[in-house]
Amino acid sequence: MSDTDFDLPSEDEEALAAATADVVTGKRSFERDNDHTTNPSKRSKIGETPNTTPSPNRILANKILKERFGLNGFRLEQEAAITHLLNGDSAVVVFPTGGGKSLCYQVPAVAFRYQDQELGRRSSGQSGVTLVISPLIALMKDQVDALLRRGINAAVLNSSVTRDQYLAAQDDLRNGRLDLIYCAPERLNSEGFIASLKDIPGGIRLLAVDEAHCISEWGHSFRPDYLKIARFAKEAKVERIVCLTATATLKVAEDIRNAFSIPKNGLFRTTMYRPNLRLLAEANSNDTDYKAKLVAHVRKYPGPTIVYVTLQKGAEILAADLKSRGFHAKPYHAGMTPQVRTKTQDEFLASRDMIVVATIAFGMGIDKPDIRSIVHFDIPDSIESYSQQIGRAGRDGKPSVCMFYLATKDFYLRNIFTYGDRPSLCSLRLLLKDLCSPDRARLQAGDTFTLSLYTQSREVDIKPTVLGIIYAQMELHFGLFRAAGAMYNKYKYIIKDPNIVLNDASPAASSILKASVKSSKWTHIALDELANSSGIARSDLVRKVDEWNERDAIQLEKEGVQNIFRLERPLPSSPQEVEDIIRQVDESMEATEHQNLARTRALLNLITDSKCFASAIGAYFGDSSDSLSEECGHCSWCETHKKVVLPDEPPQPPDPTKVKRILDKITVRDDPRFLAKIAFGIKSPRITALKVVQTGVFESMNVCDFVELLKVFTVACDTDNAKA
Ligand SMILES: Nc1ncnc2c1ncn2[C@@H]1O[C@H](COP(=O)(O)OP(=O)(O)OP(=O)(O)O)[C@@H](O)[C@H]1O
Repeated sequence: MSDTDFDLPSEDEEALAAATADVVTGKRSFERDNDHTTNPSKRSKIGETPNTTPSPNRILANKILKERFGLNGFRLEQEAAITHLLNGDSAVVVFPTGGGKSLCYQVPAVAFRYQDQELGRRSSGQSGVTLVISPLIALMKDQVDALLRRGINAAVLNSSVTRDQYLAAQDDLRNGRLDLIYCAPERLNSEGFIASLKDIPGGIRLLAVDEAHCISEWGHSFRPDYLKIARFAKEAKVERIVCLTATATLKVAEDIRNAFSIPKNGLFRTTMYRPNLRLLAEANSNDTDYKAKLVAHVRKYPGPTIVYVTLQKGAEILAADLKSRGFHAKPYHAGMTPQVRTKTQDEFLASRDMIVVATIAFGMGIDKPDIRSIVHFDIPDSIESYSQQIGRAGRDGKPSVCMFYLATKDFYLRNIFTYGDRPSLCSLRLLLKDLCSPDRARLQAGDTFTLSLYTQSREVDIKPTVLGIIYAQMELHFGLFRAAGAMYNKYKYIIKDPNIVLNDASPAASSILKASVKSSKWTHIALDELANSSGIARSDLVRKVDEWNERDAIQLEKEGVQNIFRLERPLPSSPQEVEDIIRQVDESMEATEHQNLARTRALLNLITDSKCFASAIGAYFGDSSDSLSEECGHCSWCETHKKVVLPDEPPQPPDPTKVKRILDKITVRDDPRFLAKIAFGIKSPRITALKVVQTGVFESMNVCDFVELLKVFTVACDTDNAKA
């Protein structure tokens, strides 16, 4: 999954920090430490009435559900989880897609004020806040808008809001006016943001971690920033935590519990089984006309449909094809502009016949009740992804069909992603050499350094997402440094109102104007250098250009995100220590690679086994409910009692002529994995930089086994290097 699938922002933390400097350094108006020892909700547990009489917290939860959310009753485990949280305990909530996880933190978020009033323990404005961490920016905004419509005070703190909205939210937060705030996990990389959370009157009553499976290295979409959430929860002394996910095996749920020290009785899970979903699968040979099959399928099962494909280009081609055949079809993927994506999503939400051909970027958080069909045109990466995606069908409880087309070629495609993620040893060495360069080696604990992960990714040939994981390892596993924020290092502007800009007599303004370099259209300003040479704080310079921009006196553009890190200890200098880090990182990358290959294999095994699909999925997630003990009666296995058989189309052995062509065209001999990636068709920053795709050898051996290719190119490199 790419970063863009999650709509990740990049922001100038320094600009925000400058704008909110007074917030961060402001007085604490509430003695939160005292509050922790006298947690009122904890105490209310003592007064609870056992057995049949509903506890005060249960009554409160139901009252809020009706009065503030306009709903009549809780679903399944919602009430138990919410009461548990209101009792002051932490919880892990595993409900399937659309199971109603959001209410599990929204109801408590509203309830704290009521609880405080009833117990009379906290004065008004001291009820604290619920902090929701979610990777889905678009979803956060939708949720906040819905809460505001219900008169519940909530705000988003991310790049989707304007600077003014951000400042207003900070002000509301500081003055205890908000019940909920939403942010992305990356925000916890900002020292300024974390500092601002320390000043919330009443503190963080509840920390809600959405998509919590991302915290587990066993989860299907591990995100290193999630590991920092547990550390943050401890340091910020949050009162209680709720971790929410739709897909957690028993092992992943245990990982989540362990990360946040949540006891076993804090786990609330409901069955994954969806009786209205018909799960079909069909395996065919590689040369089958899948388009014809898809067309027949969507004709047979009309209604809102999502067709999942792996590649962005594939989504475009298939959507165009369906459109040309008269279907109301559109593509959706992370490579499209946010405006086009929003338009397509809105159109789909309102439509009764639309087909969206999408990569995984589509569907997360979509709350459309009447999706009638989900088609997997390519193979998803895991049982988790498959269940999450089919879970989007039939939320209204009406019969819906999920069709899974399987072909051997899909595995090559899937493996491209898995093999492509693992950096070569050569790349890891380059990374450590760059990171521990002599100028940084002089730095001491507490010092900061900046670098652009984007630039480094290209220089060391490691994908940005993977580089992010390695940096998190350096931070959490090796304790080398902490991410401290991000900032832009290049600013450029066009003066729109010379009166304001040229007559600004402030020291920051005159320094900026003096140091500005004009090119044909833009005027450029190197803020870091100016801060060093002028002695004016960088934050003052940032504040000045932002001020001009807000007064519409200039048109401003910022570029070149730099990541800031604060050292926990000096960077390693001995070759032994550096080599040790490289070895450990490589081992963990190898383990991830094997795990991801096994995950896809597990999905294939599940679909081609002689078992009911629904029961097998339930068993995979450790679902022990009675409804799964028998056959579901409406999956391919239950309907036919015949196995789905994938035709045996083994990979071809590497062709020596093609190997020679690659070695003739590409002179690189320091990295066999790089050559194997070229043969297999895996793009990487170095492959793009060397324009390999244009040489005609890229992807020339995509029907081979990657491991076999790696062996062949390792021998070739060793032989050539021995000769040299
Ligand atoms: N107790 C309830 N009564 C009626 N409707 C409910 C109840 N709980 C949740 N819902 C509705 O169900 C829908 C899905 O809820 P929600 O978005 O919280 O699901 P979710 O578990 O977060 O799903 P996803 O995994 O897709 O994010 C929403 O429209 C919500 O309003």
